[in-house]
Amino acid sequence: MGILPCLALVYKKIVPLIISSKDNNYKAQQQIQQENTRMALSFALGPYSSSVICRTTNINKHSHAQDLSYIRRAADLSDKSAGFTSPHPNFGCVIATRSGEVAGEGYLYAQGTKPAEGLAVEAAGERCRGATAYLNMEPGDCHWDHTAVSALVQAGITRAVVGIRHPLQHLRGNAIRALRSQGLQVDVLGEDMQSKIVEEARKACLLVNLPLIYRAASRVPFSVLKYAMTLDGKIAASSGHAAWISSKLSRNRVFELRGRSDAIIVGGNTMRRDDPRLTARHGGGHMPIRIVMSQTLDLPKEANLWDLSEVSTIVVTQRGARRSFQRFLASKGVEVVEFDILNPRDVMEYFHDRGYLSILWECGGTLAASAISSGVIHKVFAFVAPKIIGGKNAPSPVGELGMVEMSQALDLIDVCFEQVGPDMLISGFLQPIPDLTPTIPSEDETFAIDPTVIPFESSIIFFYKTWDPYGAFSNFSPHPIQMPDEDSNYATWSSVEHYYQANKFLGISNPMAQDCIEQIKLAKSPEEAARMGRLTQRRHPNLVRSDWESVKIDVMYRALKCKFSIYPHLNSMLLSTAGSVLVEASPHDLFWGGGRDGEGLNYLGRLLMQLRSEFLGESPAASESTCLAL
Ligand SMILES: NC(=O)C1=CN([C@@H]2O[C@H](COP(=O)(O)OP(=O)(O)OC[C@H]3O[C@@H](n4cnc5c(N)ncnc54)[C@H](OP(=O)(O)O)[C@@H]3O)[C@@H](O)[C@H]2O)C=CC1
Ligand SMILES: Nc1c(N[C@@H]2O[C@H](COP(=O)(O)O)[C@@H](O)[C@H]2O)[nH]c(=O)[nH]c1=O
Repeated sequence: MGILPCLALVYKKIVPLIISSKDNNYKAQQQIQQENTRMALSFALGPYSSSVICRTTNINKHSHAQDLSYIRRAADLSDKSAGFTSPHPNFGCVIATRSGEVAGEGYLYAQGTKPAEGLAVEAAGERCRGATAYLNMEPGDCHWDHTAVSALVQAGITRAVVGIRHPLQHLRGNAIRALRSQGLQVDVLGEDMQSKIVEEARKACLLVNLPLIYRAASRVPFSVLKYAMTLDGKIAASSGHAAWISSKLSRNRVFELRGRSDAIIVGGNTMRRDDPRLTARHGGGHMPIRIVMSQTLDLPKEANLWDLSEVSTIVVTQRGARRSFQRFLASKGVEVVEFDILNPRDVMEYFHDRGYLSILWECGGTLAASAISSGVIHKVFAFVAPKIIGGKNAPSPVGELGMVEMSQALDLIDVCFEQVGPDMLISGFLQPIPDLTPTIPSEDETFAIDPTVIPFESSIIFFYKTWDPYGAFSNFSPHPIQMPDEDSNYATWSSVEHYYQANKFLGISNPMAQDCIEQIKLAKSPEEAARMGRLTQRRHPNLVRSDWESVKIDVMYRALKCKFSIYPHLNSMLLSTAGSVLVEASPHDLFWGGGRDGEGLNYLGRLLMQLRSEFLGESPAASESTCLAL
């Protein structure tokens, strides 16, 4: 998915408004405020534009604008529970009758409460019959109880418009498939409806669930670095005094940001210097946990953060640091977590595993630099106050990053400018919004290999180690095959891997190559065969046949074809996966495997799908079987 740079929109929409604020026109001021609030809520939604491509037949241009306005409405609704649903997504649902009237609405309030779809259906009652449901995001059927899907189906909804597919891979596509199988027409933005304005509405849906999307892709909580600085780039005076740089209005915005986060994090120094409270004080709402990162644990005994009457505090530190102080903290009820090496990535991975969805970093420049360097910061909110404090040693928002040339500077993506009282809030992403299209490479391509696979709709079966549920698909599985050699004499190979590795050295006249083939054939395990083959290839590249790169896929194909032809139970297992994408989940092998994040080419999975398709008679055989039954 391409990211629409909001900078252009910003210049078009915000700058003229800011200029108009210079005169005393009250209406213009109000307009600015309304526009800025809207911008704040929706971050970067652009104006509607014209050309529209609909892949579905019965959506016309007229209803299209209505579809998009209701999907945005569903996104806005879903955002009402930001902070409360964590770590679950924000879900909103709008039900509109055939004549285009809103019949019911709902949003998921918190984990375990009634789904948005259920609430909307209840509100709409009988008016659901033949109506369209607008969902900012595909429901996630975590417990396999189909609650959201059943609510829509039983109420008589006939069409659903979905903003984005579920960000979690194991849930992605399930509800859409279930709705379609129940006869509903499901239109997914960006797939069944495409245009610039569809992309903008889709982006609104992405934005309300950004924390989940980033968390799913990066395996750390969505992390936002927020700071307030003077116009001359200082976050405190040289003395360390920092209260206050930004205006009250800006600080109220910070309370809102805190209310959307699971935790606020500061470094030991900010705690020592500011004695912060780090609470969300915007009137009700969610209260985030406070986290202090301190290596030395040289922290004061009297501190606001040790007052747990409103919310708890966690101190993360270096293993073994100041045991007596740790005991003191424990006596106060403060949780202490020790790390072998205290660094932002390990800390973030730890909080990810504890289920945290989003974290607001309100630290000084020292920890901010360390967090940016470790790649855990996704977004930046910088409040710039029109003040100058000066001071050679006054701290700045980001410490040492080790960069020496301006060309190394990190460019923010999707930058937004917003005036908050006298201050300017500049926000932008340090990392692009992760793509929600399937992570397995080229699913369209997979469809070409195996027509039983439907792009976007297919479930994914991962296999890797032979003891895994589909481990027999691995070329390391202990299933001997008989394959012909150059003289058409059949030889037995203990596994596909044995045969594959030995083929690297086939046809080379050097006796070392012949010897290597024999050794691989005798290898006691597929792992040993792989080790021998790889080592010889690395140490003696001259022993590898010159055409290896161009024939290796065919070598593997023939070996797999033999394996899945001669073992009926393996053949049945392969055929039982029809319709699913097969992926070798190797995190290391980016050619045969799918890689850690779906970046691998997955050739082993592709060959298996190709074979499956051939066995099912869906595709012609790439080559005749040359193996012998054992
Ligand atoms: N205007 C604003 O928005 C803000 C201003 N400030 C101001 O900034 C100043 C403090 O800045 P700064 O000293 O940079 O404070 P930090 O919040 O960055 O704290 C730095 C401390 O974090 C701890 N730490 C733990 N792990 C790491 C790590 N891996 N890398 C780096 N630090 C780690 C250490 O604590 P320890 O020494 O305990 O081991 C370190 O000394 C104060 O004057 C404060 O008022 C602070 C926040 C926001
Ligand atoms: N000085 C400064 C900020 N500083 C941040 O706010 C923390 C204090 O929070 P609290 O004790 O809850 O009010 C402080 O430790 C630091 O992290 N924030 C801002 O929005 N604007 C400002 O000018």
